[in-house]
Amino acid sequence: MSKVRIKICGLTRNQDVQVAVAEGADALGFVLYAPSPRAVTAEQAALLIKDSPAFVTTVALFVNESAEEIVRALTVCSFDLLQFHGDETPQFCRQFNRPYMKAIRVRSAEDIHRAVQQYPDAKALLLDAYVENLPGGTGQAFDWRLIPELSIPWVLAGGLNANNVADAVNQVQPFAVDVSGGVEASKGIKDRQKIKDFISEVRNVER
Ligand SMILES: O=C(O)c1ccccc1NCC(=O)[C@H](O)[C@H](O)COP(=O)(O)O
Repeated sequence: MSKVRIKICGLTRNQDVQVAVAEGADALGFVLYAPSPRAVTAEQAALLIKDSPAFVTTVALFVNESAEEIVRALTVCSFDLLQFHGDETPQFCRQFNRPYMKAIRVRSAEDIHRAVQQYPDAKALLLDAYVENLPGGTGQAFDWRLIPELSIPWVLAGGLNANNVADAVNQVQPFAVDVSGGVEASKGIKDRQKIKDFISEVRNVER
């Protein structure tokens, strides 16, 4: 099995960034969506990733944000990858000349097929749970059996934790996994041991 990439999302503290990097996370996610309890500003994210090493991808996450604010955020913090969690069109997503992921809140296999057609230039689709009125970070898993064979890279998200991620990787072989709530002590406050356990579970599956 090829290496499954790991994204730790919703980082708000420097100590948690350091743990994620030290444990081998491949990507660090920062929620630039003010209503989220994990929200950080671009200025805060810039400080959090100032010392992160090369070859660890930094991801800025938006929900129906204005293009002007995204451009401003990118002048403040040069994120490697954008992640759109709202109703953003492909035209909107690609205007920033940055690689992007489009998050899809899955209710059916058709949701996924439609997104594959609609976002052909996305670096990956991030398949997440659908929860009414919550764009992401729900802590809820969706029915992984809905996921069809996909020809493009895709990220599994939604309710993952150290207890279920090995099953998830074995069942659906995602390109990457994404976790927020499953490695937290409380919203936005990551738990060192949960991060270690989560990453260890993924790495053990690959052996
Ligand atoms: O994490 C949030 O608070 C959040 C808020 C609004 C939109 C997206 C959000 N998170 C995006 C992510 O990539 C999460 O890691 C993903 O939804 C999985 O979250 P969880 O189910 O808590 O692992």
